[in-house]
Amino acid sequence: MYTLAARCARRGVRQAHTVLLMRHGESVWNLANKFTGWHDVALSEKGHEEAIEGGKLVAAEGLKFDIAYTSVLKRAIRTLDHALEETDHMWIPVVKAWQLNERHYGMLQGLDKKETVAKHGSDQVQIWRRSYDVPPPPLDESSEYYPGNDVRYQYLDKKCLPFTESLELTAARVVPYWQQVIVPELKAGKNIIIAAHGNSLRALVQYLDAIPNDVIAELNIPTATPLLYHLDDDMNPIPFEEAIAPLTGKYLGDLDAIRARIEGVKKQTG
Ligand SMILES: O=C(O)[C@@H](CO)OP(=O)(O)O
Repeated sequence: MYTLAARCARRGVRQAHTVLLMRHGESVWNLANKFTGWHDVALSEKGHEEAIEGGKLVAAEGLKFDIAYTSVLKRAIRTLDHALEETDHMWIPVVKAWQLNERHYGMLQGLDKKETVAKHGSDQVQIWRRSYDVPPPPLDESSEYYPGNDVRYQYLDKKCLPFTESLELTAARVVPYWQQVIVPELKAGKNIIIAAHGNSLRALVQYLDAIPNDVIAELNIPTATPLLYHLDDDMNPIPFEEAIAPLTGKYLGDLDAIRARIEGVKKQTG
C-alpha cells in the first residue's frame, strides 16, 4: 500500500528537467590571447585543472546525467571528459555535434586580441566580438581556417560551412540543434550535460533566458564554470535565486571568484 505522497511521486509530480552547461577550460589560445573560433586547440595545463575543478563542483551538487553533448573541438571534448570522470558518468552516451562549435571568427582566427585592438580600435573589435549581428570579416576558401579544408566537416553540405559568424548566425545553428535534438531527450525525462564554448553557450542562454540583443552584448561566460538550469515542462527556465542576471541558471562555485573570471574574459581585449 503506497502512502499518498509516494503515489503522487510515482504519478508525475516531477522534478524539473536538468541541464548543466559548461564552457571549456582555458585553451592554449585563450592563454596566448588569440581569437580561436573553429580552430581546434588543446586545453592548457590550467584549462585541464579548471575542468577537473568544475567537474568536482558538479559532483558535489549530486547531479545525475543520462546523455552528454559537446562540439567537435577538443577543448570542449576534453572538458566534458573531465566532468564525466569527476562525476562518475564516463558510461553515458556522448554526442559530438559541429552545431555546438564556437562561433566562427572569420579572418580574426589566429590573431592576437590586443594586437587586433591596436590595429582596428577597441570599438570595432568590441563590435566584432560581442555585437549580436555584425560578423568579423570573412575568410576565403584558401584559408587554413576554412572548415571546407578540414576533414571533420567533409560530409557536410558546403553551404552549412561558415566563412565567419556573428552571434546571430551562431544561434541559427545552436538553437535548432537545441530544439530538434536536445529538447526531445529532455522531454523523455533525461538529464543533460553540455560542454561547449563561450559564444555557442551565449547563443543558447540568450534563447533560454530571452535576453535582449543589447544585453547579451555585455554577457561573458567564464571558463569551466558549471551553469545549472532547471526547466519546466515547456522548457522555460525556473529561475534560481543565486543566479547572476541576466541569467536565470545558477553557476556552481564561489560567486566572487566566478565574477572575477567573467571580468577576465571581458578584459582580454584591453
Ligand atoms: O576566441 C574565441 O573563439 C572566443 C572564445 O575564446 O573569444 P571571445 O571571448 O573573444 O569571443
